[in-house]
Amino acid sequence: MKNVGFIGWRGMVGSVLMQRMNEERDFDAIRPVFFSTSQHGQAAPVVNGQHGTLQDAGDLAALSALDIIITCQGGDYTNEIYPKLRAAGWQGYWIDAASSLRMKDDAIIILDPVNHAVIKQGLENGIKTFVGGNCTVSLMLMSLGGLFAHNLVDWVSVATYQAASGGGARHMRELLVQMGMLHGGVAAELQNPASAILDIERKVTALTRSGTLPTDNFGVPLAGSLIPWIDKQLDNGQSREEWKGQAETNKILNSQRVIPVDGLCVRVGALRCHSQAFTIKLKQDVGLEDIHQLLAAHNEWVNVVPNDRELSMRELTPAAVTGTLKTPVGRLRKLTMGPEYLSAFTVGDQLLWGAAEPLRRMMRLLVD
Ligand SMILES: NC(=O)C1=CN([C@@H]2O[C@H](COP(=O)(O)OP(=O)(O)OC[C@H]3O[C@@H](n4cnc5c(N)ncnc54)[C@H](OP(=O)(O)O)[C@@H]3O)[C@@H](O)[C@H]2O)C=CC1
Ligand SMILES: N[C@@H](CC(=O)OP(=O)(O)O)C(=O)O
Repeated sequence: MKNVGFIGWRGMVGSVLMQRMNEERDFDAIRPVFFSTSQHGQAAPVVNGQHGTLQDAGDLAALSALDIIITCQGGDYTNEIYPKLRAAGWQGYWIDAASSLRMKDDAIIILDPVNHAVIKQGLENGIKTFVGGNCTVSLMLMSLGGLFAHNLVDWVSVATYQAASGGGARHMRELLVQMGMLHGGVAAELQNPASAILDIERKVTALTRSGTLPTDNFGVPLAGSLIPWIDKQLDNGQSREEWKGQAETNKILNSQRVIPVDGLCVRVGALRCHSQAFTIKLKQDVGLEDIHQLLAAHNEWVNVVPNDRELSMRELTPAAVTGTLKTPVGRLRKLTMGPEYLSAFTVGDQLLWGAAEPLRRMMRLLVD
């Protein structure tokens, strides 16, 4: 059995990873060792009845003894520890949720339902570093994989609607506190059906602009609003999140010709599902029925929601998809620009396929 170290297991992404590994009985296949940057010496989580102690996540000797390291601790940890471990000659497999190593030549971005062949080839070539993709990119490819797999995509324009969880646990809390404060400010008026809605709205807007809502994490209020920028600003006017769209998609697919993917990334007040609206330029006019079939056949998690009002409202929303591995795609129709222009809308849980799920599946590829 392989010795597998876990760093970042108690964070938000790490907790989802632990939950999925328990559900799939992944711990039966490995000898887990748990690490912490702040709690070493304390009790490790009990797995299969085994009690252990948390190891020091900065202890290079302890890390070097592992066959596989899975980290959800974040980019700072990766940047500090990974180069030291490799420099010391560690030959194990590094599986990471952070973005730091994604674009390195000796790393593969993992999303096995989409790029299983690329991963297999990488393993045969001796690649030892595997990194989960950006959540919007992974979720797009899970939902639209059928079009890419059949080489039908000329280019993609996207507008995202990204959940608070993408920023981390504190961002989710901040959004919920903002929501609560806004509601609290007008709770009495809402009880009274006779109160004027524009008076209520004015109070809410005044509170939003008052500077009293907590904004340490998002920088500005998100509740009742949105933020049309995610991640750093690049010199070309893109946000770094927007830049990842094309860079990571093409790396995951190992494209021979770069498929342009660009658009606007927007933070909205959803909790943990990212949604995305696409305009897709197809390479040829493919009938909608064929498109439905290609999409649905690509993997077992995508499902095609017919372009119907009721079904879209019921099945194609964060409320419906959160906490599940489903990656539905709907609102499929040919746009008035011409028969090669397709619209699509996708939803997916960014903590599952967007973060934790590809990591545990990569580990299974290594230990099974
Ligand atoms: N949030 C997301 O959607 C995505 C995140 N990622 C990557 O994963 C990394 C981790 O993200 P995320 O899981 O959101 O980070 P968290 O902030 O939830 O957890 C990170 C670490 O914080 C420490 N920590 C301190 N206090 C607590 C506490 N009260 N509860 C839990 N952990 C605590 C833990 O480390 P310790 O035990 O060592 O103290 C934990 O591993 C990111 O930096 C990013 O690189 C990737 C894809 C998506
Ligand atoms: N940046 C994403 C979360 C994510 O996956 O980020 P990264 O590409 O750094 O792993 C968001 O905020 O919604």
